[in-house]
Amino acid sequence: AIQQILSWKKKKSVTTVAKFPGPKQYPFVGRIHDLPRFSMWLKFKEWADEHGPIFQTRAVDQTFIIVSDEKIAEELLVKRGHIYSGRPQIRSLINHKEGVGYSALMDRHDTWKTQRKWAHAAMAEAYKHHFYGHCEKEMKRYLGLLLIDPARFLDYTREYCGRVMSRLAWDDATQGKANGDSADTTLHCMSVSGPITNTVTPLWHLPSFMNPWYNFEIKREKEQRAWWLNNFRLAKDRMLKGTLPNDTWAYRYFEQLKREGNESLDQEEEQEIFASCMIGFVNLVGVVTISGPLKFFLMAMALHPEWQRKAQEEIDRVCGDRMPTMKDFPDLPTVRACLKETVRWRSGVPLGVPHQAERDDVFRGVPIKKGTIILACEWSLNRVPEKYPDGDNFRPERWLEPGWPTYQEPLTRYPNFREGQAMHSFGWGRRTCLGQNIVDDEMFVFGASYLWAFKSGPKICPRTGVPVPIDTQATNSHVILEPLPYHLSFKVRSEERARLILSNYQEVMGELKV
Ligand code: HEM
Repeated sequence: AIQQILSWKKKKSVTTVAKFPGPKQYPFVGRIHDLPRFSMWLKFKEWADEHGPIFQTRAVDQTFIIVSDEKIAEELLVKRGHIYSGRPQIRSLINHKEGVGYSALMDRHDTWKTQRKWAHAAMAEAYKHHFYGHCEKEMKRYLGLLLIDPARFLDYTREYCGRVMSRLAWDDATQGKANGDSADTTLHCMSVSGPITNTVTPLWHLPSFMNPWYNFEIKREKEQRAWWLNNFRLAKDRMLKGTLPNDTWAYRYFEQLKREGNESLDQEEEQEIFASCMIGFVNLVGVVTISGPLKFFLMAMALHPEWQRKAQEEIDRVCGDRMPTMKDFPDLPTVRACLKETVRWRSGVPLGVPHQAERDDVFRGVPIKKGTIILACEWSLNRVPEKYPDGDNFRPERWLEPGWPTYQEPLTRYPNFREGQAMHSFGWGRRTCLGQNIVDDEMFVFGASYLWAFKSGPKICPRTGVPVPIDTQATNSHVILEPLPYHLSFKVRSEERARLILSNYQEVMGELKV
C-alpha cells in the first residue's frame, strides 16, 4: 500500500505516461479480485477480445503485459530477447531463479546457460537415433496394459511418458511413475492454482512454525533432489562397472567427465547435485508436457469418430497388421494432423511460460518497467481467426487441405512439432522449449500405435445406456495442463491385433523391466 501511494505521488509530477490498453484498474488490487486462479487463460482471452492483441493489467504491485498476436510476441520476446528472457519469482518455489534445480525457471545466468546448452546437445544427439526406439518399446507395453486393464488408460498414458524419460535419463523405466507424480506435485507448487502463497504472497513470510506451505515445499524439494541424486549415483556406479547403456543421458555426462581426464568419476557433492538436477529436471519436464496433450488426443479421437476413422484407414493402408513405427512418419499425415490439432485446440501450456523484463524498455512508445511480466497467451494465439479459422473447434483438416492458412507442403513432412506453422506453442527466443524433437517422436509413435490397436468412444453408462459426458475444458489448471479424469470405452480393432499386442508386449517384457 505504501509503495502504491508513493508511486501515485511520483506519478502526479509526470504529465501522462503512455500505457497499453487494458481493463480498468482499482486502487491497490489492480485486477487481482476478478482474476480467476483456475483457467485464467479464458479471462485473458476475454480481455484480449475487448482490449486488443497487447494489453496490460496489474495484480497488486505486479504489472502484466498479455500478448495475443504472434508478430508482437516475436518483436518482444525474440527480437528483444536480450531484454525479455528473465523468469518471474514463483513465490512458493525456493531460490528457483538462482538455480540449480529447475533450468526452465532460472534467470539467464551461467548456471542456466550451462544446463541449457548441455540439455540441448543431449536432446539433439538422441533425436538423431530417434530416441533409440524407446518410444516404440514402451508403446508395446502400453498397448498390452490397455488391452488388459483399459479403465486405467489415463494412468498408463502418464506412465508411458514418465518411463520413456526415465529410461533415457538413467536406464530405469521403473522410475516412470514416480517421475510423473513428482512432476505433478512440482507443477502444483509452481502454479497460480497451487498453494495460496503463490497469489496471497505475504503468507509465504509467516514464521515456519505456522507456515504449512513453506514446510511442505522444503520437504518436497529435499525429497525430489535426493531422488534425483540417488538415481544419478546409481547410474554412476553402473558406469564404473561398465553396465550403464550408452544411450542414456547419464552415460553421456559421465563420458564427458572421463574425456576431461576424470576416469574415476570423483566429484564434490556440489558438482553431483548440479549434474543430477540438470538431468533430473529434463527428465521431469518431459512427462506431463507430453502426457497432457496425449490425454487430450485420446479425448479428441473419441469425440471425433470421423477423424479416428480417417486416421485408422490411413494406418491400415500403410502398415496393415504391423504396428506403426517412426519409419512410417512420412506416410501418416492424418495421424500427425490430429496430433498437431490437439495441441492447438487444447494447449498444453495455455498461458505460455511467463517471461520477465530484465531492464526498463520502451515498446511502441510505451515504457515497460524492469520486472514486468510478459505472457504470450497460447490459448488466445491459437484462436486468432485469420490464422486459425473456427479456432474453438477440432479441425485437423486445417493442416491437410490447401486453402487453410496453416496448410504446408509436403505432407510427408508437415505438420510436425519441430518446424513450420504454430511453433509458438513451444515458446519464444532464448527460452524456447528444448523438447520439440522428443515431442515429435513420442507423440507420433503413441498416436499411430494407439489408433492402429484400438477403436474408442465415450463410455456408455451401464445404467442409463447414454454416453457419459466429457467436459473438454475440465483441466487441472497447472502451468502445464492435463485434463481431469474422464471415461472412455475401448475396443481392440481385431482378434489378430489383440494377438499381436500381446506378443509384442511379451517380446519387450524382459528388456523393459516392467
Ligand atoms: C507438447 C509438449 C510441449 C510443449 C507444448 C512445450 C512448451 C514449452 C513452452 C511454452 C516453454 C516456455 C518457452 C518460453 O519461455 O518462451 C517450454 C520450455 C521448456 N521446455 Fe517444453 N514443451 C513441451 C514438451 C517438452 C519436453 C518433452 C521437454 C523435455 C524433455 C521440454 C523441455 C523444456 C525445457 C527444458 C524448457 C525450458 C527452456 C528454458 O527456460 O531455457 N518441453 N516448453
